[in-house]
Amino acid sequence: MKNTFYKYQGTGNDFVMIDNRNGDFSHTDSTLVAHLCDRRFGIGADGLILLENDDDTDFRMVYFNADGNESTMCGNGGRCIVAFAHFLGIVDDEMEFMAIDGPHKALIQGDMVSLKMQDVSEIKEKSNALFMNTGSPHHVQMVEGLKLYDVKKEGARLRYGVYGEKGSNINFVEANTTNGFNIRTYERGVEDETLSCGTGVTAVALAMHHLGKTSANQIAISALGGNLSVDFKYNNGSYTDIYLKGAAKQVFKGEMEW
Ligand SMILES: N[C@@H](CCC[C@H](N)C(=O)O)C(=O)O
Repeated sequence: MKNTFYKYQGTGNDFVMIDNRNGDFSHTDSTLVAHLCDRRFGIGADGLILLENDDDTDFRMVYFNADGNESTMCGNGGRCIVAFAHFLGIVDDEMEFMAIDGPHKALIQGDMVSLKMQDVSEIKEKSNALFMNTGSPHHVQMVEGLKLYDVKKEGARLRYGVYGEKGSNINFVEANTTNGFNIRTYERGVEDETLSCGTGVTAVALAMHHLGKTSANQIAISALGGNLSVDFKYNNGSYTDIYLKGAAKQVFKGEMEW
């Protein structure tokens, strides 16, 4: 039987998007999810997202990494599902949806999506890095020569060597000349560098503020796939009202047998 899917991307972090309000797509078929995300034998994506009904909010987001496993929050995927829900006519410009880490408010204006992230009150300081949870776990490390940095090799080494089986996403960052920061991320569950990671961008913005690299509370972050901004309130070690903002776009609609 042919099934309809959509492809979305948020600053180059790409997702297969499926309207699963009828509940037909199983949450436990990791082989199928990995197949659909495969760039040679499937549709190709960093992850797969199901849009489902939710009793308390406008809709529910269920996120799977490209390896087929359901995972924690995806910031770019969250921005993309906002665009998808808007496209389907489920919501107007302002909405609230449920994800694995709790409810998220969001606003869409044209291609631009602003997504409220969960508050962050704990940032762990390591010898040469910070670690925090912005919905997903993130290691943030400043490096020199980010452009030529071996993100895949170093990311994999830290992801397995320091964070064990459960792992972490690994972000490398350096300041740029426009008062912002450049980021490159190794993503857990994709097990490779992706062009952008929304929860990683959020973690980097908070980390740069925490380290005193900037005193701004609106921070521009440049990923390989495009630009994002993060704004927040800071009070006594806690970050609240965190918004991740950037473009989210539909790439194509397709049909496939599965
Ligand atoms: N692409 C993401 C993060 C997705 C989750 C991550 N791979 C994990 O399993 O922790 C984003 O945009 O936040």
